[in-house]
Amino acid sequence: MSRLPKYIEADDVKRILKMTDLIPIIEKAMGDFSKGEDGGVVQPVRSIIPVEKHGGFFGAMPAYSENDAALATKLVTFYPKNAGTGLPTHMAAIILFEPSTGELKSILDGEVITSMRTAAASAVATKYLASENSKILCILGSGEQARSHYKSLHHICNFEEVRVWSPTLKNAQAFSSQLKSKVCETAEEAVRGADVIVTATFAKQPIVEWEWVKPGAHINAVGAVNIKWQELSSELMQKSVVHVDSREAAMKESGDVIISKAEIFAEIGDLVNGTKEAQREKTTVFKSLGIAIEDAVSAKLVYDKHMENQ
Ligand SMILES: NC(=O)c1ccc[n+]([C@@H]2O[C@H](COP(=O)([O-])OP(=O)(O)OC[C@H]3O[C@@H](n4cnc5c(N)ncnc54)[C@H](O)[C@@H]3O)[C@@H](O)[C@H]2O)c1
Ligand SMILES: O=C(O)[C@@H]1CCCCN1
Repeated sequence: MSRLPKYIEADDVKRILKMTDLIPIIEKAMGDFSKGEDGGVVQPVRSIIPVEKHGGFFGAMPAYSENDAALATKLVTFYPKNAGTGLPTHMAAIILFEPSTGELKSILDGEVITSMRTAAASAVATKYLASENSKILCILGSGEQARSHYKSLHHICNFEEVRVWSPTLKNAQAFSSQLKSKVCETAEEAVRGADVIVTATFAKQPIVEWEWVKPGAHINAVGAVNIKWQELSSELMQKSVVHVDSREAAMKESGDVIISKAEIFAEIGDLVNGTKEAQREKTTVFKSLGIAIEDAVSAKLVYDKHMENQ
């Protein structure tokens, strides 16, 4: 290759990427993904390898969307033990190719995209599954995903109250001083009566119980990306209508699904495509794991907008 690829750094991604643009493209990508080959998407379940000696994980996430002309792979590390050290717990780069020629187009920072596209996917799930009159948002966790979910979900519902809980009180207080919300001392206090609940933590054991959850509430469960970890109790998973981003990935990666043996009702893309009906009135869970197609279409969007301004 004769030219160096363009590098798009985090500040530029942050400046270019707007939630209002992202939510619809993630919705379309989730729909295309769930159509399988008919949706023009090729995406294997990602490879995750443990870096056991250092308590970390490394993931490779390739995907191709014919409809969006997006061919990319995300390389991501997640190191829960980085919490509090000044280093992020998730770090990533996205490598974008030109599908018609195979040419390397760009390398993009992947942290901002990971943060925003995950929250955008939850926004799509919430759009289909939360009750129309949702007023109370509960966020468990106060890190990167908690913050991006606060922002994305305000595009879907007119919340009158936001509650935040985190195992370290001062982290919840810092969140609340930046994003208008009420700090709760326990997860139970935050969850009871909430219409929409987000779990965005590194919990390995359940932090939400069925009996705390208001009937008809919608839960976006974003953490516990490991077959041995759970954020939601098995009872909660079994009694809720469970949705995932990818059935195949959930059966391979999600402790919440595998340990509880809960039935998966649908992928969010099935709701987008209208092949499954959204049951808004029931208690619903979106067990999000993150799928590579979300990164590929987000990276393509950022790249195209960046090049328009060159
Ligand atoms: N589904 C997806 O697409 C996707 C994408 C990115 C991250 N994630 C996952 O979302 C979760 C949050 O990621 P993040 O980027 O916000 O991380 P972060 O490090 O910024 O925040 C993690 C939060 O978890 C809390 N926490 C840590 N241990 C806990 C425990 N035992 N019980 C309860 N809370 C605990 C911390 O206090 C902090 O508030 C992680 O599990 C991460 O792997 C999912
Ligand atoms: O989809 C993602 O990008 C992340 C990678 C780390 C684990 C959780 N999911």
